[in-house]
Amino acid sequence: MNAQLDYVEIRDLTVEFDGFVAVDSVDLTLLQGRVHFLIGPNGAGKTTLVDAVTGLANASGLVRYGSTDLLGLKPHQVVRAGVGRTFQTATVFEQLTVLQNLDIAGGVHRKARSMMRARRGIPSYVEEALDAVGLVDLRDRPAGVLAHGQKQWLEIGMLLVQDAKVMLLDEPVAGMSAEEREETGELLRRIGTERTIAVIEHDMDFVRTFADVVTVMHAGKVLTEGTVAEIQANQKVQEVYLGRTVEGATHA
Ligand SMILES: Nc1ncnc2c1ncn2[C@@H]1O[C@H](COP(=O)(O)OP(=O)(O)OP(=O)(O)O)[C@@H](O)[C@H]1O
Repeated sequence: MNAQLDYVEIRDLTVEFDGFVAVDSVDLTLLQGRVHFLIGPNGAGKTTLVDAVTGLANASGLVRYGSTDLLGLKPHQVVRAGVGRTFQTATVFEQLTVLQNLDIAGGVHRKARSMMRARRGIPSYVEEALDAVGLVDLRDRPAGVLAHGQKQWLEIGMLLVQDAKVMLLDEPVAGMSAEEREETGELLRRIGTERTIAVIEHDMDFVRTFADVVTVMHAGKVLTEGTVAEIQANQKVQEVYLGRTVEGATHA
């Protein structure tokens, strides 16, 4: 099969807040099959970029996915276009079970999917998502009792049942144990083969282990892009991170 690769094309993306340019003429291409990391010091504009792509921040420029320009769409329309995201703080329904959370997330495409329901009552795509994110044994637990890492996996599971072909994840491993981070990285690798995945991350060990490509942002702009090795050897990147360290030390 010669399936055509999916990609998200971002051109000249700019977000301004009352004259402050948080994202400044960013060009970025996210390709299916590569786990793409967005890194950069605090305030670099990473989350704002994802907000702009997902309809949560007004922006100018172009964000094309397939034949759709995502800019100007409402958040729910972006989801319907196949683009999903997670937040730094998990946004699951705490009182509802894992299964109910997944079922609600699946409502986005309910009509098309009701035809595929399994006989036992749990839709096959929900079963697949539970399995993919390793929450089968916890499916009847209220989401509120899940550990932090498990909530992040549930959110990723919710993106799977939404059939998100593009996933934008905001610091998914923050607060996770080393083992949970490893499992999350493996999960991203598995689901990333058929999807377009971009991950905002500060944990450089995680980035080093799981990144296929890294884009470094600084002060709203793309500073550089490359493999982990290229990024680590880049003088400008070292200066940006050194600057932050020195500044942090000064304020400590
Ligand atoms: N709604 C807003 N109104 C005004 N300024 C904002 C708003 N949202 C973000 N900013 C500013 O835009 C800049 C970029 O913020 P953003 O959260 O995108 O950075 P980031 O790279 O994601 O940082 P972090 O790694 O700390 O999450 C920051 O200076 C922030 O204060």
